[in-house]
Amino acid sequence: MSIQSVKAREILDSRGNPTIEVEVWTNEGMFSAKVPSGASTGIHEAYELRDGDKSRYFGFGVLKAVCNVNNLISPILKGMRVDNQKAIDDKMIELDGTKNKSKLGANAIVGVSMAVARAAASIKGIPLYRYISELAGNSNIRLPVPCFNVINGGKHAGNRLPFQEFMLVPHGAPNFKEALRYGSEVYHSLKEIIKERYGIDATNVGDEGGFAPSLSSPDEALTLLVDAINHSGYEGVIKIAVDSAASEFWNPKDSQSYDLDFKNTSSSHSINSLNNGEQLLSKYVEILKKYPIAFFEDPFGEDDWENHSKITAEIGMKIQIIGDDLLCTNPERIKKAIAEKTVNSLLLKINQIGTLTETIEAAKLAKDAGWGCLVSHRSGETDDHFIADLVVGLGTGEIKSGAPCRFERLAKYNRLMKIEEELEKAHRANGNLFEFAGDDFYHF
Ligand SMILES: O=C(O)[C@@H](CO)OP(=O)(O)O
Ligand SMILES: [Mg+2]
Repeated sequence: MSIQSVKAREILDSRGNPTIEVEVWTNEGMFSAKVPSGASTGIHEAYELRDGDKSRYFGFGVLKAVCNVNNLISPILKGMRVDNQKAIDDKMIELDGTKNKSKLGANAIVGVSMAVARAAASIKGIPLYRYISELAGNSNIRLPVPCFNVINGGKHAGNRLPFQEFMLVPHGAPNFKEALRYGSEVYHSLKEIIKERYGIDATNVGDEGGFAPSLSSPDEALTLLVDAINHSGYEGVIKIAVDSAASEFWNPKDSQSYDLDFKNTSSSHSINSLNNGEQLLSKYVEILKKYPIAFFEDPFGEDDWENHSKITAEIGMKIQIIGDDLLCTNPERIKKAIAEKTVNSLLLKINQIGTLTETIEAAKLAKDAGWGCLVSHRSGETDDHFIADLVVGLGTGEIKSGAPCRFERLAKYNRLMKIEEELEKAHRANGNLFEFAGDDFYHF
Protein backbone atom coordinates (compact mmCIF):
# COMPACT_ATOMS: atom_id res chain seq x y z
CA MET A 1 0.00 0.00 0.00
CA SER A 2 2.75 2.47 -0.62
CA ILE A 3 2.72 5.32 -3.09
CA GLN A 4 4.57 4.76 -6.36
CA SER A 5 3.76 8.12 -7.88
CA VAL A 6 1.24 10.94 -7.91
CA LYS A 7 0.05 12.50 -11.15
CA ALA A 8 -2.23 15.42 -11.91
CA ARG A 9 -3.97 16.82 -14.95
CA GLU A 10 -6.07 19.85 -15.79
CA ILE A 11 -9.82 19.19 -16.27
CA LEU A 12 -12.86 21.51 -16.37
CA ASP A 13 -15.37 22.07 -13.56
CA SER A 14 -19.14 22.73 -13.71
CA ARG A 15 -18.61 26.40 -14.62
CA GLY A 16 -16.25 25.47 -17.43
CA ASN A 17 -13.20 26.64 -15.46
CA PRO A 18 -10.00 24.61 -15.19
CA THR A 19 -9.43 22.53 -12.08
CA ILE A 20 -7.25 19.58 -11.05
CA GLU A 21 -7.70 15.84 -11.11
CA VAL A 22 -5.13 13.88 -9.09
CA GLU A 23 -4.17 10.22 -9.42
CA VAL A 24 -2.36 8.33 -6.69
CA TRP A 25 -0.62 5.25 -8.09
CA THR A 26 0.17 2.26 -5.83
CA ASN A 27 1.09 -1.34 -6.47
CA GLU A 28 -2.57 -2.13 -5.78
CA GLY A 29 -4.04 0.23 -8.34
CA MET A 30 -4.78 3.87 -9.06
CA PHE A 31 -7.09 6.11 -7.00
CA SER A 32 -8.20 9.59 -8.00
CA ALA A 33 -9.93 12.75 -6.82
CA LYS A 34 -11.19 15.95 -8.46
CA VAL A 35 -10.92 19.36 -6.85
CA PRO A 36 -13.83 21.85 -6.54
CA SER A 37 -13.53 25.63 -6.70
CA GLY A 38 -15.48 28.53 -5.15
CA ALA A 39 -16.70 31.85 -6.59
CA SER A 40 -17.53 33.69 -3.38
CA THR A 41 -14.21 32.73 -1.82
CA GLY A 42 -13.22 34.01 1.61
CA ILE A 43 -10.00 36.05 1.78
CA HIS A 44 -8.79 33.79 4.60
CA GLU A 45 -9.10 30.60 2.54
CA ALA A 46 -6.07 28.48 1.63
CA TYR A 47 -4.66 29.70 -1.69
CA GLU A 48 -5.95 28.36 -4.98
CA LEU A 49 -3.03 28.52 -7.41
CA ARG A 50 -3.97 29.83 -10.88
CA ASP A 51 -1.56 30.38 -13.80
CA GLY A 52 -2.12 33.98 -14.82
CA ASP A 53 -1.01 33.12 -18.38
CA LYS A 54 -3.57 35.17 -20.30
CA SER A 55 -3.24 33.10 -23.48
CA ARG A 56 -4.93 30.10 -21.82
CA TYR A 57 -8.36 30.06 -20.17
CA PHE A 58 -8.27 33.85 -19.60
CA GLY A 59 -5.32 33.20 -17.30
CA PHE A 60 -7.23 30.93 -14.96
CA GLY A 61 -5.52 27.64 -15.82
CA VAL A 62 -4.04 25.37 -13.16
CA LEU A 63 -0.96 24.03 -14.94
CA LYS A 64 1.39 25.38 -12.27
CA ALA A 65 -0.51 23.43 -9.61
CA VAL A 66 -0.46 20.36 -11.88
CA CYS A 67 3.33 20.68 -12.22
CA ASN A 68 3.68 21.05 -8.46
CA VAL A 69 1.88 17.71 -7.97
CA ASN A 70 3.93 15.94 -10.66
CA ASN A 71 7.36 17.42 -9.94
CA LEU A 72 7.40 18.41 -6.26
CA ILE A 73 4.76 16.44 -4.34
CA SER A 74 5.10 13.10 -6.14
CA PRO A 75 8.82 12.58 -5.33
CA ILE A 76 8.46 13.39 -1.61
CA LEU A 77 5.45 11.06 -1.15
CA LYS A 78 7.00 8.15 -3.05
CA GLY A 79 7.27 5.11 -0.78
CA MET A 80 4.93 6.46 1.94
CA ARG A 81 2.03 4.28 3.07
CA VAL A 82 -1.34 5.58 1.86
CA ASP A 83 -2.94 4.80 5.20
CA ASN A 84 -0.72 7.33 6.92
CA GLN A 85 -2.98 10.28 6.12
CA LYS A 86 -1.60 12.65 8.75
CA ALA A 87 2.04 12.02 7.83
CA ILE A 88 1.27 12.59 4.15
CA ASP A 89 -0.71 15.79 4.80
CA ASP A 90 2.01 17.07 7.17
CA LYS A 91 4.68 16.34 4.59
CA MET A 92 2.87 18.45 1.97
CA ILE A 93 2.32 21.26 4.46
CA GLU A 94 6.02 21.20 5.32
CA LEU A 95 7.08 21.17 1.66
CA ASP A 96 4.78 24.11 0.98
CA GLY A 97 6.11 26.05 3.93
CA THR A 98 3.63 28.96 3.71
CA LYS A 99 0.74 29.77 6.01
CA ASN A 100 -1.91 29.60 3.27
CA LYS A 101 -0.46 26.88 1.01
CA SER A 102 0.33 29.44 -1.65
CA LYS A 103 3.59 27.88 -2.84
CA LEU A 104 2.25 24.52 -3.99
CA GLY A 105 -1.40 25.64 -4.17
CA ALA A 106 -4.18 24.39 -1.90
CA ASN A 107 -5.85 22.98 -5.03
CA ALA A 108 -2.79 20.78 -5.65
CA ILE A 109 -2.48 19.68 -2.02
CA VAL A 110 -6.17 18.95 -1.41
CA GLY A 111 -6.47 16.79 -4.54
CA VAL A 112 -3.60 14.60 -3.31
CA SER A 113 -5.01 14.48 0.23
CA MET A 114 -8.43 13.30 -1.03
CA ALA A 115 -7.02 10.73 -3.47
CA VAL A 116 -4.74 9.30 -0.74
CA ALA A 117 -7.75 8.74 1.56
CA ARG A 118 -9.61 7.03 -1.25
CA ALA A 119 -6.61 4.78 -1.91
CA ALA A 120 -6.29 3.81 1.77
CA ALA A 121 -10.00 2.99 2.13
CA SER A 122 -10.05 0.94 -1.01
CA ILE A 123 -6.91 -1.03 -0.19
CA LYS A 124 -8.26 -1.76 3.29
CA GLY A 125 -11.47 -2.97 1.61
CA ILE A 126 -13.77 -0.56 3.46
CA PRO A 127 -16.00 2.26 2.18
CA LEU A 128 -14.50 5.75 2.28
CA TYR A 129 -17.02 6.97 4.88
CA ARG A 130 -15.98 4.13 7.21
CA TYR A 131 -12.30 5.00 6.75
CA ILE A 132 -12.98 8.69 7.46
CA SER A 133 -14.93 7.76 10.60
CA GLU A 134 -11.87 5.80 11.77
CA LEU A 135 -9.53 8.70 11.01
CA ALA A 136 -11.83 11.04 12.96
CA GLY A 137 -12.43 8.59 15.81
CA ASN A 138 -16.18 8.98 15.22
CA SER A 139 -18.50 6.08 16.00
CA ASN A 140 -21.70 7.96 15.14
CA ILE A 141 -22.23 7.10 11.46
CA ARG A 142 -25.12 9.33 10.32
CA LEU A 143 -26.90 10.17 7.10
CA PRO A 144 -27.19 13.97 6.84
CA VAL A 145 -30.14 16.25 6.30
CA PRO A 146 -29.58 17.70 2.82
CA CYS A 147 -29.90 21.47 2.31
CA PHE A 148 -31.02 22.10 -1.28
CA ASN A 149 -30.10 25.47 -2.73
CA VAL A 150 -33.12 26.11 -4.96
CA ILE A 151 -32.98 29.90 -5.46
CA ASN A 152 -29.60 31.33 -6.46
CA GLY A 153 -28.52 34.94 -6.05
CA GLY A 154 -25.38 36.82 -5.05
CA LYS A 155 -22.26 35.96 -7.03
CA HIS A 156 -23.85 32.75 -8.32
CA ALA A 157 -26.58 34.27 -10.49
CA GLY A 158 -27.31 37.07 -12.94
CA ASN A 159 -30.25 38.54 -11.00
CA ARG A 160 -30.26 41.36 -8.45
CA LEU A 161 -30.84 39.17 -5.37
CA PRO A 162 -28.20 40.13 -2.81
CA PHE A 163 -28.29 36.92 -0.76
CA GLN A 164 -26.51 34.06 -2.47
CA GLU A 165 -28.47 30.93 -1.47
CA PHE A 166 -32.00 30.06 -0.44
CA MET A 167 -32.20 26.46 0.70
CA LEU A 168 -34.83 23.83 1.52
CA VAL A 169 -34.04 21.79 4.64
CA PRO A 170 -36.26 18.68 4.87
CA HIS A 171 -35.47 17.96 8.52
CA GLY A 172 -38.78 16.11 9.06
CA ALA A 173 -38.14 13.36 6.50
CA PRO A 174 -37.80 9.82 7.88
CA ASN A 175 -34.61 9.03 5.95
CA PHE A 176 -32.23 10.45 3.36
CA LYS A 177 -33.97 8.94 0.36
CA GLU A 178 -37.27 10.55 1.36
CA ALA A 179 -35.54 13.84 2.11
CA LEU A 180 -34.22 13.84 -1.45
CA ARG A 181 -37.69 13.06 -2.81
CA TYR A 182 -39.24 15.90 -0.78
CA GLY A 183 -36.58 18.29 -2.04
CA SER A 184 -37.06 17.29 -5.64
CA GLU A 185 -40.85 17.61 -5.39
CA VAL A 186 -40.67 21.11 -3.94
CA TYR A 187 -38.05 22.04 -6.55
CA HIS A 188 -40.52 21.14 -9.30
CA SER A 189 -43.43 22.94 -7.57
CA LEU A 190 -41.21 25.98 -7.25
CA LYS A 191 -40.49 25.87 -10.98
CA GLU A 192 -44.21 25.90 -11.75
CA ILE A 193 -44.89 28.78 -9.37
CA ILE A 194 -41.99 30.84 -10.76
CA LYS A 195 -43.23 30.17 -14.31
CA GLU A 196 -46.74 31.27 -13.36
CA ARG A 197 -45.67 34.48 -11.59
CA TYR A 198 -42.60 35.59 -13.54
CA GLY A 199 -42.78 33.82 -16.93
CA ILE A 200 -40.89 30.90 -18.44
CA ASP A 201 -37.56 32.73 -18.81
CA ALA A 202 -37.46 33.20 -15.04
CA THR A 203 -36.88 29.46 -14.60
CA ASN A 204 -33.27 29.61 -15.78
CA VAL A 205 -30.83 28.32 -13.19
CA GLY A 206 -27.71 29.68 -11.46
CA ASP A 207 -24.35 28.06 -10.69
CA GLU A 208 -25.71 25.58 -8.15
CA GLY A 209 -28.81 24.52 -10.13
CA GLY A 210 -31.24 26.71 -8.17
CA PHE A 211 -33.60 29.00 -10.07
CA ALA A 212 -32.41 32.53 -10.66
CA PRO A 213 -35.56 34.57 -11.33
CA SER A 214 -35.26 38.30 -11.65
CA LEU A 215 -36.04 39.14 -8.03
CA SER A 216 -34.37 41.83 -6.02
CA SER A 217 -35.58 41.31 -2.47
CA PRO A 218 -34.96 38.35 -0.13
CA ASP A 219 -38.62 38.55 0.92
CA GLU A 220 -39.80 37.70 -2.60
CA ALA A 221 -37.53 34.64 -2.65
CA LEU A 222 -38.62 33.49 0.82
CA THR A 223 -42.30 33.86 -0.09
CA LEU A 224 -41.78 31.73 -3.19
CA LEU A 225 -40.18 29.02 -1.07
CA VAL A 226 -42.97 29.00 1.52
CA ASP A 227 -45.56 28.78 -1.27
CA ALA A 228 -43.72 25.91 -2.97
CA ILE A 229 -43.32 24.01 0.33
CA ASN A 230 -47.02 24.41 1.16
CA HIS A 231 -48.09 23.58 -2.37
CA SER A 232 -46.24 20.25 -2.11
CA GLY A 233 -47.78 19.53 1.30
CA TYR A 234 -44.55 19.77 3.32
CA GLU A 235 -45.44 22.53 5.76
CA GLY A 236 -43.68 21.86 9.08
CA VAL A 237 -41.45 19.21 7.50
CA ILE A 238 -39.18 21.43 5.45
CA LYS A 239 -37.46 24.54 6.78
CA ILE A 240 -35.66 27.27 4.87
CA ALA A 241 -32.03 28.34 5.17
CA VAL A 242 -30.22 31.39 3.83
CA ASP A 243 -26.55 31.87 2.92
CA SER A 244 -26.17 35.62 2.55
CA ALA A 245 -22.47 35.38 1.67
CA ALA A 246 -22.46 38.93 3.03
CA SER A 247 -18.75 39.55 2.38
CA GLU A 248 -19.77 40.09 -1.24
CA PHE A 249 -21.83 43.17 -0.37
CA TRP A 250 -19.90 44.42 2.65
CA ASN A 251 -17.82 47.52 2.39
CA PRO A 252 -15.74 47.69 5.57
CA LYS A 253 -14.18 51.03 4.57
CA ASP A 254 -17.41 52.81 3.78
CA SER A 255 -18.78 53.15 7.31
CA GLN A 256 -19.18 49.36 7.63
CA SER A 257 -22.05 49.32 5.16
CA TYR A 258 -23.88 46.43 3.55
CA ASP A 259 -25.30 47.21 0.09
CA LEU A 260 -28.32 45.01 -0.68
CA ASP A 261 -28.45 46.37 -4.24
CA PHE A 262 -24.77 45.70 -4.90
CA LYS A 263 -25.29 44.01 -8.24
CA ASN A 264 -27.14 46.96 -9.70
CA THR A 265 -24.54 49.27 -11.20
CA SER A 266 -27.06 51.35 -13.17
CA SER A 267 -28.51 54.73 -12.17
CA SER A 268 -31.53 52.92 -10.70
CA HIS A 269 -29.30 51.72 -7.84
CA SER A 270 -31.42 52.13 -4.75
CA ILE A 271 -30.16 54.53 -2.10
CA ASN A 272 -32.25 52.64 0.43
CA SER A 273 -30.12 49.58 -0.15
CA LEU A 274 -27.35 50.64 2.23
CA ASN A 275 -27.59 49.09 5.68
CA ASN A 276 -25.31 49.31 8.64
CA GLY A 277 -24.78 46.19 10.75
CA GLU A 278 -27.57 47.05 13.12
CA GLN A 279 -30.09 47.55 10.31
CA LEU A 280 -29.09 44.29 8.64
CA LEU A 281 -29.40 42.48 11.97
CA SER A 282 -32.98 43.71 12.38
CA LYS A 283 -33.74 42.45 8.86
CA TYR A 284 -32.58 38.96 9.88
CA VAL A 285 -34.63 39.08 13.06
CA GLU A 286 -37.70 40.07 10.99
CA ILE A 287 -37.05 37.21 8.53
CA LEU A 288 -36.80 34.75 11.43
CA LYS A 289 -40.16 35.96 12.78
CA LYS A 290 -41.89 35.57 9.40
CA TYR A 291 -40.43 32.37 7.93
CA PRO A 292 -39.51 28.87 9.15
CA ILE A 293 -35.76 29.44 9.20
CA ALA A 294 -33.24 26.67 10.00
CA PHE A 295 -30.07 28.76 9.72
CA PHE A 296 -28.36 31.89 8.50
CA GLU A 297 -24.91 31.42 6.96
CA ASP A 298 -22.43 34.31 6.67
CA PRO A 299 -25.04 36.91 7.68
CA PHE A 300 -22.22 39.48 7.96
CA GLY A 301 -18.84 40.12 6.33
CA GLU A 302 -15.85 37.80 6.73
CA ASP A 303 -14.12 40.03 9.28
CA ASP A 304 -17.19 41.49 10.93
CA TRP A 305 -16.76 39.52 14.17
CA GLU A 306 -18.76 42.06 16.10
CA ASN A 307 -22.04 41.79 14.21
CA HIS A 308 -21.73 38.00 14.02
CA SER A 309 -21.46 37.94 17.83
CA LYS A 310 -24.48 40.22 18.11
CA ILE A 311 -26.73 38.07 15.92
CA THR A 312 -25.56 34.90 17.71
CA ALA A 313 -26.37 36.46 21.09
CA GLU A 314 -29.77 37.61 19.85
CA ILE A 315 -31.11 34.59 17.91
CA GLY A 316 -28.39 31.92 18.17
CA MET A 317 -30.36 30.07 20.84
CA LYS A 318 -33.10 29.41 18.25
CA ILE A 319 -31.27 28.69 15.00
CA GLN A 320 -27.83 27.95 13.60
CA ILE A 321 -25.60 30.91 12.75
CA ILE A 322 -23.02 29.37 10.43
CA GLY A 323 -19.58 30.77 9.68
CA ASP A 324 -18.26 30.13 6.17
CA ASP A 325 -16.10 33.00 4.85
CA LEU A 326 -15.75 34.07 8.48
CA LEU A 327 -14.06 30.81 9.52
CA CYS A 328 -12.72 29.30 6.26
CA THR A 329 -12.53 25.83 7.91
CA ASN A 330 -9.44 27.21 9.61
CA PRO A 331 -8.80 25.76 13.10
CA GLU A 332 -7.26 29.06 14.32
CA ARG A 333 -10.29 31.13 13.31
CA ILE A 334 -12.66 28.47 14.66
CA LYS A 335 -10.94 28.53 18.07
CA LYS A 336 -11.27 32.33 18.21
CA ALA A 337 -14.98 32.12 17.27
CA ILE A 338 -15.61 29.48 19.94
CA ALA A 339 -13.88 31.58 22.59
CA GLU A 340 -15.74 34.75 21.58
CA LYS A 341 -19.11 33.06 20.87
CA THR A 342 -19.08 34.64 17.41
CA VAL A 343 -21.25 31.97 15.73
CA ASN A 344 -22.60 28.59 16.81
CA SER A 345 -21.92 26.48 13.69
CA LEU A 346 -19.20 25.76 11.15
CA LEU A 347 -19.37 25.42 7.38
CA LEU A 348 -16.89 22.69 6.46
CA LYS A 349 -15.18 22.88 3.06
CA ILE A 350 -12.17 20.66 2.50
CA ASN A 351 -10.55 22.87 -0.16
CA GLN A 352 -10.89 25.93 2.05
CA ILE A 353 -8.16 24.59 4.35
CA GLY A 354 -6.42 22.18 1.97
CA THR A 355 -5.98 18.80 3.68
CA LEU A 356 -8.28 16.08 5.01
CA THR A 357 -6.39 16.02 8.31
CA GLU A 358 -7.03 19.71 8.98
CA THR A 359 -10.66 19.34 7.84
CA ILE A 360 -11.17 16.60 10.42
CA GLU A 361 -9.50 18.75 13.07
CA ALA A 362 -11.89 21.63 12.23
CA ALA A 363 -14.94 19.35 12.46
CA LYS A 364 -13.76 18.01 15.83
CA LEU A 365 -13.34 21.52 17.22
CA ALA A 366 -16.92 22.33 16.19
CA LYS A 367 -18.24 19.11 17.70
CA ASP A 368 -16.44 19.58 21.01
CA ALA A 369 -17.82 23.11 21.26
CA GLY A 370 -21.37 21.78 20.82
CA TRP A 371 -21.65 23.54 17.46
CA GLY A 372 -23.48 22.42 14.31
CA CYS A 373 -21.29 21.50 11.34
CA LEU A 374 -22.56 21.73 7.76
CA VAL A 375 -20.42 19.91 5.18
CA SER A 376 -20.38 21.85 1.91
CA HIS A 377 -19.65 21.58 -1.80
CA ARG A 378 -18.30 24.56 -3.81
CA SER A 379 -20.16 26.50 -6.48
CA GLY A 380 -17.67 25.17 -9.05
CA GLU A 381 -17.93 21.38 -8.77
CA THR A 382 -17.08 18.12 -10.50
CA ASP A 383 -18.65 14.68 -10.47
CA ASP A 384 -16.46 13.72 -7.49
CA HIS A 385 -18.64 12.80 -4.50
CA PHE A 386 -15.99 12.75 -1.78
CA ILE A 387 -18.04 15.04 0.50
CA ALA A 388 -20.89 12.50 0.66
CA ASP A 389 -18.55 10.05 2.38
CA LEU A 390 -17.03 12.86 4.42
CA VAL A 391 -20.34 13.92 5.97
CA VAL A 392 -21.36 10.34 6.81
CA GLY A 393 -17.94 9.46 8.23
CA LEU A 394 -17.83 12.58 10.39
CA GLY A 395 -21.49 12.14 11.34
CA THR A 396 -22.08 15.90 11.34
CA GLY A 397 -25.69 15.41 10.22
CA GLU A 398 -26.01 18.11 7.53
CA ILE A 399 -24.76 18.70 3.98
CA LYS A 400 -25.33 21.27 1.26
CA SER A 401 -24.64 20.34 -2.32
CA GLY A 402 -26.86 22.68 -4.33
CA ALA A 403 -30.20 21.96 -5.97
CA PRO A 404 -31.52 18.43 -6.54
CA CYS A 405 -30.60 18.76 -10.22
CA ARG A 406 -27.46 19.07 -12.38
CA PHE A 407 -25.22 16.13 -12.21
CA GLU A 408 -22.29 17.65 -10.31
CA ARG A 409 -24.73 18.37 -7.42
CA LEU A 410 -26.59 15.07 -7.71
CA ALA A 411 -23.39 13.03 -7.68
CA LYS A 412 -23.23 13.73 -3.92
CA TYR A 413 -26.94 13.18 -3.21
CA ASN A 414 -27.03 9.98 -5.29
CA ARG A 415 -23.94 8.68 -3.50
CA LEU A 416 -25.67 9.35 -0.17
CA MET A 417 -28.66 7.26 -1.28
CA LYS A 418 -26.29 4.39 -2.07
CA ILE A 419 -24.58 4.73 1.31
CA GLU A 420 -27.96 4.68 3.04
CA GLU A 421 -28.92 1.51 1.19
CA GLU A 422 -25.60 -0.10 2.12
CA LEU A 423 -26.02 0.81 5.80
CA GLU A 424 -29.61 -0.48 5.85
CA LYS A 425 -28.40 -3.78 4.44
CA ALA A 426 -25.67 -4.07 7.07
CA HIS A 427 -28.20 -3.21 9.75
CA ARG A 428 -30.51 -6.01 8.62
CA ALA A 429 -27.63 -8.48 8.37
CA ASN A 430 -25.80 -7.81 11.62
CA GLY A 431 -27.63 -5.09 13.53
CA ASN A 432 -25.01 -2.39 12.82
CA LEU A 433 -26.54 0.88 13.94
CA PHE A 434 -26.77 4.06 11.91
CA GLU A 435 -29.26 6.90 11.75
CA PHE A 436 -30.64 9.71 9.61
CA ALA A 437 -29.95 13.00 11.39
CA GLY A 438 -33.51 14.22 10.69
CA ASP A 439 -35.05 16.44 13.33
CA ASP A 440 -31.92 16.09 15.45
CA PHE A 441 -29.74 17.64 12.79
CA TYR A 442 -29.14 20.47 15.12
CA HIS A 443 -30.95 21.22 18.33
CA PHE A 444 -30.15 23.81 20.88
O1 LIG B 1 -20.62 30.30 -0.12
C1 LIG B 1 -20.77 29.07 -0.19
O2 LIG B 1 -21.22 28.49 0.79
C2 LIG B 1 -20.28 28.30 -1.40
C3 LIG B 1 -20.97 27.03 -1.71
O3 LIG B 1 -22.35 27.12 -1.85
O4 LIG B 1 -20.10 29.10 -2.51
P1 LIG B 1 -18.63 29.23 -3.15
O5 LIG B 1 -18.17 27.85 -3.46
O6 LIG B 1 -18.80 30.10 -4.38
O7 LIG B 1 -17.77 29.89 -2.12
MG1 LIG C 1 -21.31 30.26 2.09
